[in-house]
Parts: sequence; C-alpha cells; structure tokens
Amino acid sequence: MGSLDEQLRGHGNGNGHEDTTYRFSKARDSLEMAKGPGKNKKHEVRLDKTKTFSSLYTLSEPCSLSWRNVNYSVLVKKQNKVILKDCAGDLAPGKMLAILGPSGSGKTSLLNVVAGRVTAGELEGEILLNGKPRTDSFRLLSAYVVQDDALFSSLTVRETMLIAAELRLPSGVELGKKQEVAEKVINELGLAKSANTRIGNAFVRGISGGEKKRVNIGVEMMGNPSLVFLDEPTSGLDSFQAQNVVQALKDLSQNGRTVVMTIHQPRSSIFQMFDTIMLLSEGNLIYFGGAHAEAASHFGSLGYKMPEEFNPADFYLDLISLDTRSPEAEAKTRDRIEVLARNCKTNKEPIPSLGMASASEPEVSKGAASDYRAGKLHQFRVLFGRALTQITRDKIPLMISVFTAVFFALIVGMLYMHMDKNQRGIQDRMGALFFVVVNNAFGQMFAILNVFSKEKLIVQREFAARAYNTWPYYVSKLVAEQPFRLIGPLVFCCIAYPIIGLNGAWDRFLVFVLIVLLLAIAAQTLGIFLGSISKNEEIAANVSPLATVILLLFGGFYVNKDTIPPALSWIEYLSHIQWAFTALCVNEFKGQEGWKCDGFESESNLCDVTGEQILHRLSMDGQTVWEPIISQILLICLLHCGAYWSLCKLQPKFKPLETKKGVSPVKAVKGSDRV
Ligand SMILES: Nc1ncnc2c1ncn2[C@@H]1O[C@H](COP(=O)(O)OP(=O)(O)OP(=O)(O)O)[C@@H](O)[C@H]1O
Repeated sequence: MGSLDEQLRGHGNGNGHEDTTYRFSKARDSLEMAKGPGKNKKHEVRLDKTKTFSSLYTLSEPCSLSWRNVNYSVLVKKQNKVILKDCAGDLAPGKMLAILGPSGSGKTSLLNVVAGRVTAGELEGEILLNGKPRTDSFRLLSAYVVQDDALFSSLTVRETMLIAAELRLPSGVELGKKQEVAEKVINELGLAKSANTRIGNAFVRGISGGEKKRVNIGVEMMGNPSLVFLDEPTSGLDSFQAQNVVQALKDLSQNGRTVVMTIHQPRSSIFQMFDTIMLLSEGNLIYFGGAHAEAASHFGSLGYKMPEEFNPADFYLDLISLDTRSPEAEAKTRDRIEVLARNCKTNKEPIPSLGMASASEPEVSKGAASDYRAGKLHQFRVLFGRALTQITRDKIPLMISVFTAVFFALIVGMLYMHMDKNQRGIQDRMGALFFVVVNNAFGQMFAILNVFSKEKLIVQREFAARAYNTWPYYVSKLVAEQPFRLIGPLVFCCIAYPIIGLNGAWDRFLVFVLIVLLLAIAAQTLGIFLGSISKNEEIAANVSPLATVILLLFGGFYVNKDTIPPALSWIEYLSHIQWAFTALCVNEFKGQEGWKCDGFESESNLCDVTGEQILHRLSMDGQTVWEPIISQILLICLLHCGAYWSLCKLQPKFKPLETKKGVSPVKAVKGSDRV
C-alpha cells in the first residue's frame, strides 16, 4: 500500500512528493497568470504542508473557474423573473472570492449557478473549469457547504468526521488512513478539544455554533475537493467565531483550493482576508475584482471615496442597497445602482487560460465510473453503524415513546376494564380495539415524522454530495432502527391487553401483539413517505394528520364496510387502520360464544350471540385473522416502495452542467424583470 498521498490521489504517478510539488506549482502558475506579470509576489500560494487544513493530502486538481454572460431566470406565476443579469468572473486556484450584496440580490443563486447546483429555471452563459466546459467530474472536484448545520446530534465530532471519511474517501484507502485523515481534519479545524463532545441538539447541549460550522466544513472537505463553495458560512455566528471559520477557509485557499462563498456583512478583519469580491445588487453585477485597493480605487473613480477607518464591506453594501423607506429615497438609490451597474468593473474579455486551459480533463475524472467513492456494501455498513449509534444514544425520543405507551395503556386499560359479555361489552371492546389502533397509528407516524424531518436535511445534503446511494441508507436505517421503534407498541400491548381484559387465550394475545406491531411499522413507513414527499417540515405536519384522518374514516369503525360507496371503497384497501382494526376484531370475537344480546330486551328475554354474528354485523365475517394480517404486510411492502421512491426523489436533480451559450446580455434594471 502506498502513502496516503498516493492513495488519495488515486491517479497519481506513484511519486507522492514530486507529484505534489508539480501540482502545487501548477496552482501557483495559474495564480500568477491570473494576476498578470509582475503581480505575483503578494498572494503566493502557501505550500506549508505541515500547518494547514489542506496538508492532509494532496490537492487532487488545482482548478480555475470562469464564467461569462451568466443570465439566470425562473418562472414565477407564468412571469419570467430575472435573477442574474450578465454576470462574469474568473477565479484562479489559491484565491478566495466573497460574493456580497443586499438580501435578495442573487448571491446564493450565483453560487448555485457556478457550483452546478441549479435545480430550476433557465440558465444561460459560459461556465468553464480550467478553461473547458464542466463535465460530470466537476461534482467530484467540488464541495458545497450549505448554510444550515445538518449533523446527527448524538454523534461526537470525531465520529462525524470518521463517518464522513469512510463515505467520502476512495474505497481503496485503509481504515487506519481514514482515521488519520479524520484526526488531522479535527486538529486543523481547531476541534481537538471538543472531538469527543456530541454535536448536540435542543435537549442535549453539544458543541458551539462556530464548531458546528467547522464540523460542517470538515465533513465536506473529506472528499479532498479542489473547489469549495459555501453559502453564508458565518451566518448565526458571533464575530469571533465567524473570524475563525473564515480563517480556516483562507487556509484552504492558500493551499491551492478555489474558495467561493456568499457572505452577509463581514466585519473588517474578515473582509481583509478576501482576495476577490463580487458585488451584486438586484441581480446586476456591480463589481468584480480585487477586494482592497482595486475596489477602493474603482468606487473612488466613480465619486464614491471610502472614508478612512471604515469597514469596506459596510461601505460597499450601503452603496448598492435599495432604500425603500420612501419613494424619493428609492428613486435615488435605484439611480445610483443603475449608474454603478453601467460602470461595472469586471472582466468581460474572453475567458483567459489562467494557466489551466492547456490542461487536459482533470485527472480525477479519468476513469471515474461512479460519482460514489465507497462501495454500496461499505456504505451500508457505515450507515448501519451510524443509525444504530444515533438511535441508541438519542434516548429522549425512545423514552417519550415508552412513557406515552405506558400512559395510554393505563388510560385505556382503566377506561375499559371490567367489560361484560353483553351488548355494551361488545361496543366497549370495539371502542377499545379502535382506540388501540388509532393511538398506535397516530403515535408512531408522528414520532417518526418528527425525527425524520430533521434527518432529511442531512440526507439531502449527503445525497447531493454523492456520499451514498439510496438503498444502503434506506435498508440500514430500517434494520438498525426498527427494533427500537417497536419497543413502545410492545410495552403498550403488554400493559393494555391484560388490564382491558381482552380474550384471555395466549395465542390470541400473541396475534394481538403481531397486529399492533405490523400497524406500527405501517404507520412509521407512512410517516417516512409523507416526510420525504413534503417540501418542508410545515407541509409534512399539515399533510400527515389529513392523510391519517382520511384513512381513519375508512378504518371500519365509523362507517360499516358495506355502506362505503363503491367509488371510494378502494381507499379502505390503503388504510393500515382498517386492516389492523379488522384483524383485531376477528382475533377478539371469532370462535367466541356466550355473548348476550340484552339490548332493549328485558332480563328474561336474553338471547345468545356468537362471535361470528358480531363479525357479520361489522361486515367482517367469513375471514380468518390471517387475511387482514397478510393484507397489512402487503400494504407495508407498498408503503416501503412509496417511501423508497420518495427518498429517491430527495436526490437533487441539478440542471446539466453544460449551459446555453451565445446570449445577448440583459440590459438595464427596468420594469417587471426587476428582482
Ligand atoms: N427558484 C426560485 N424561484 C423563485 N424565485 C427565486 C428562486 N431562486 C431565487 N429566487 C429569487 O431570486 C432572488 C435572489 O435570491 P437569492 O437567494 O439568490 O438571494 P440572496 O442574495 O442570496 O439573498 P439572501 O442574502 O437573503 O439569502 C430572490 O428574490 C429570490 O426570491
């Protein structure tokens, strides 16, 4: 086995040192060419491989990024909404670009466009990687750090990093080396002190917000990307934490990586770290170029001289923000923005080589058969371990589930205990059985929905990074979590059944447990299905009760099966509530005798009723308990297919990386196309 450098490079020449030097000098060359002759001393790519984050392993490919005539629009209520107008820029390896602008100016959209993460809308323009159109290898070369910290709360920092290393490093790398990489990332991001601290959540105090951001960045860096895109990496942090995060990003860029971020109101010490800035206002490019003297002289030449001792970021943002407090102020600021946009300082020349154009397709792409680095079985093993750790450590949901099971079992037990074998007893039994069904159907679905809506954010991010395929995730989650998720319903059965005084035979009790557990599985699967098809947590929280109430109506308790209109009767086949209730009724009444139909008759006029007659009244006669049980199992299979399909839908569908060319630039900031 070769050195870590060699293994991680994958396609290297076998000589780690020479190759490293070669690649970094390529990065430096391109940097120098981008700056032009005579300007190459100040921001030289730092090659100190012992101190910084990037010293972990060889940078796979130094990459330059260029974009021209980028226009992006979306359809909103059948109207074309222009979001980006004629944007252009170039970035060489070793540079850090900050995209700045007021809220809604198009920063995130531009980041998504250059990162190849656009999912909707019309995109035109030219975006080149190392002077060539981007191919699928672009996704392997780049990392995208989202704004939200989506991490598993029960894992420690070290475990999070190790799992990321396991999933995102090539499968040929030994475990020991992966651990080494994870440890180095922890150290280099200043996370050593909290390496064994859990990430934490609202219930359990974990690491700080700044540490979470750095863990997020570390996770995305595991794939050794050459390009790093970050959407507001400092949001929600105090200024000291924000400074630390940007310093870590500066270190990345100084080792040859190309770093692009959007940022809101950076403090001046953070602004000092940027090499290049891009200013956007209402989708218009206002400035692209050097962050310091160049920017100051550009705006100075337009009559906007920056006062001394002023935070440049504040100054530029004030200049390019629309003041909507009064019509006069709005007109004035709009005029100013139009003038600034017309005099925009940017490079609209044909895309320069940046020293990389002669490069052939990036090495990493050659022979890259799959977007995924780890094999599916390996993915399964790692994800199974993660799911198991998460569910066994996150005790609060488990405790809540057991506590509510005990609580409701006692309530229903006390409510229905001492039932007679008469008309009232029959009604009470049916009420008790239906409560058992409803309680478990709702409880299980909402419990999983609550957990899954948080997990979905992490899964979406990891899917987008091609960290793993859908089936290893789905199956490992199922196998690891299902036994724990059935503890609550099992406890419920063991307490409620004897207290209510349902059919005393052991075999009936065991079938009762089986029915309730199958119902719980069906409800949980429905929860995952609804959680993943819903766009966000709020929609899921509204749609789920609605769906359950409809399935409840067809559950066999409120409406007799025989009276359901034929056009709607198909719904009862999709109701897990109906199959569970039918099975429980058959399990309770079938083969039982000695029921008294005392109804409105006098004591002397009692008649005997059999279990079959009771089931006949419910339109449940003529079937064994196994028929609804098997139907429930088939419904569970169907729900799993639906849940799996909806999880596949979570895989983001990014627009092709090739963009349309030959666009005439969008003109002024006028009329309805104003963003
Ligand atoms: N898919 C979309 N559909 C409709 N409108 C969109 C879409 N994407 C972006 N927009 C709109 O484009 C504008 C720019 O959005 P974007 O998120 O890029 O701005 P931003 O500068 O990053 O804002 P903020 O700083 O508030 O995050 C906004 O008005 C936004 O509502």
